[in-house]
Amino acid sequence: MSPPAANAVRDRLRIAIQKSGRLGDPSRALLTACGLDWRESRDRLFCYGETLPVDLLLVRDDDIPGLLADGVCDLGIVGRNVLAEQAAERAQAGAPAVAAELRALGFGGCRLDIAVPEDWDWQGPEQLRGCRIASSYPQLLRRWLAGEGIDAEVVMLSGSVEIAPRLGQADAVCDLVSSGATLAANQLKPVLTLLRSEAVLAGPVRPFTDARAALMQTLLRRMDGVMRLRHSRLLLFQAERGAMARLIELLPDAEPPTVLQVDGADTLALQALCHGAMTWQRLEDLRHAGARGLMVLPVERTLA
Ligand SMILES: Nc1ncnc2c1ncn2[C@@H]1O[C@H](COP(=O)(O)OP(=O)(O)OP(=O)(O)O)[C@@H](O)[C@H]1O
Ligand SMILES: O=P(O)(O)OC[C@H]1O[C@H](OP(=O)(O)OP(=O)(O)O)[C@H](O)[C@@H]1O
Ligand SMILES: [Mg+2]
Repeated sequence: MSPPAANAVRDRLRIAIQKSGRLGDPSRALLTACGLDWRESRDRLFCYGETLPVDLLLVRDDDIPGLLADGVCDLGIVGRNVLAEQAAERAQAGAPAVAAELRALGFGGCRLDIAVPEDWDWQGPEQLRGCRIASSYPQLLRRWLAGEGIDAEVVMLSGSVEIAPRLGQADAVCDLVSSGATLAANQLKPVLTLLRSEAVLAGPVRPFTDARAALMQTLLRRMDGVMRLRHSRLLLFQAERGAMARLIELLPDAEPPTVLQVDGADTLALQALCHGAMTWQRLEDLRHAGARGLMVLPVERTLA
């Protein structure tokens, strides 16, 4: 691995992803679906790209915006919450933005919420005036408070934020929520959402001018193809000619289907790419309307 160099001209692309944790596996799965694979290094912190000159850096998620800022990596997969917090920190310090959200990736969904003790009679943000609010996202919280014109104290905690009210360290919290189980376990209730987050592909604000430009376009094109088909399935079935129009009505999420004649005149076979969830209920509805030999096939990739 060559030494880090901001603004260096490079002919390989470097992508940082979370080494472990919530985003590690889905990030790797997405890149694998885009046709990338790597020769693992022994410590597995740097993986050398084999099929394309695209290398992986495996890091703590909080380090990804800084690695992008320093030019150590070119792209990163990170929660919008982390990207936005560090962007707010740079803005606060008067530093220019260095990383932009290029794509939302559809996994790692969560919210950055303000939560208060369950026994509070919540009337609105004004109630937070003069309160102590514990958070791992001090910049996003301060920016929101300033926007609302609320003077409150921000208590920075790097983890286990939800316990702060019970320990007397804070009156309310501002933390990530997905199922809500952690809030409930700590007798807290969510009252406001500051940010809706998911994993995003972060990259440079200005386009590359070297070989990385074409590599990034290739990767983005493949990623768009993978994401477009993420919930898509190929549906196959046969039906009598007279039932086909009604069956097609049941597929509003399908691309224009291919319909072929199977034998003689009356049996037709349909093949359609459907973009909505192909649930058991939908299959049963199709069967009820005359479809036979129903098959649902995964779709791996597409190239427009
Ligand atoms: N319930 C959740 N709690 C926290 N983060 C979530 C949740 N659901 C999704 N996420 C997303 O997953 C990201 C990574 O969360 P994780 O808990 O793995 O981070 P971490 O403990 O900071 O990991 P690391 O060791 O890499 O620093 C979060 O920044 C957020 O974008
Ligand atoms: O709404 P829920 O599904 O309960 O998830 C939310 C919790 O998950 C995260 O914590 P994590 O488990 O990563 O531990 P942490 O305290 O180390 O951040 C987050 O900080 C919340 O505490
Ligand atoms: Mg982290």
